[in-house]
Amino acid sequence: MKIGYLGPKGTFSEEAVIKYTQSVKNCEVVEFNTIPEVINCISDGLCEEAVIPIENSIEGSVNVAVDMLINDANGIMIKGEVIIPISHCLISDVPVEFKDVHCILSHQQAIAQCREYIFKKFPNAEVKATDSTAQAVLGVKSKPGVVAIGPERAAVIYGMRIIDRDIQDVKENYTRFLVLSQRDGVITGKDKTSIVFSVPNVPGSLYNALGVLANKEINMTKIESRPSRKKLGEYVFWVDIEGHREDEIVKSALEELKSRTDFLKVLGSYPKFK
Ligand SMILES: O=C(O)C(=O)C[C@]1(C(=O)O)C=C[C@@H](O)C=C1
Repeated sequence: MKIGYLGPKGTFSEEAVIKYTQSVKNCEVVEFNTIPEVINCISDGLCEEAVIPIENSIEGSVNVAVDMLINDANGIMIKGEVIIPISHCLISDVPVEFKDVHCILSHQQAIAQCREYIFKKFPNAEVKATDSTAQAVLGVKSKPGVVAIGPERAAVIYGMRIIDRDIQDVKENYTRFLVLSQRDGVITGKDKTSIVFSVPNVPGSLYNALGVLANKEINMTKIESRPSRKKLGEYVFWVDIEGHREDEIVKSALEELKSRTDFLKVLGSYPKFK
């Protein structure tokens, strides 16, 4: 089985894929250059599964992943989740003093997680976004004064120097990744279900929809709104709940929700990460 992830080697996504595949037999991992390419690798027939970052404890959602799952990725379901700690390093090819750093490269999520650090230490440096943190580390090769923000593992793999460590704005930093496939997970008894829906633009409609969960005592573990992309001020809600979509109580809640929403999509049920 082939599993797609955001490469090249050394990304945090690779760390997540390594963690996930500890429990998967006979698999081969396949690198892609961008998060959309990773998400599309299943419908493009290149991989059976894919691992993508979805949210971070400092910066919040990885919007490109959230929006593609809401709007584009039909036929793709969530079958698992993986959470890993994220520690960012400042990485350079050659020894460099902070005052000589004029350009910082990294993935935009990593840049956002180190925003205060960058502002404090390098107020005048140019900050450039790359497709991944490992791509940023490759980009500093033979470039004095250009540094990358990324994982220690990437610095080791590509033989670069670590100039500073643990530079994220909040030390305790975690990113949650989703495992995508054509099918979601089977019932394990400790599951979650992700759904997205929109409600009519009338008073009380979100309250009404969430009331279904409250009445059935179904615990909600996440709610997030994203622009509907149709009209300013219109939103789609992403909600994670406890339970599997095949559990009787969740099944009946989803049925009822259908009648209280304009649009409802079940993204999948999967075991909670332990
Ligand atoms: O660039 C990487 O190393 C990634 O795996 C992407 C990504 C992300 O998009 O959230 C993954 C984890 C960290 O939060 C920072 C970057």
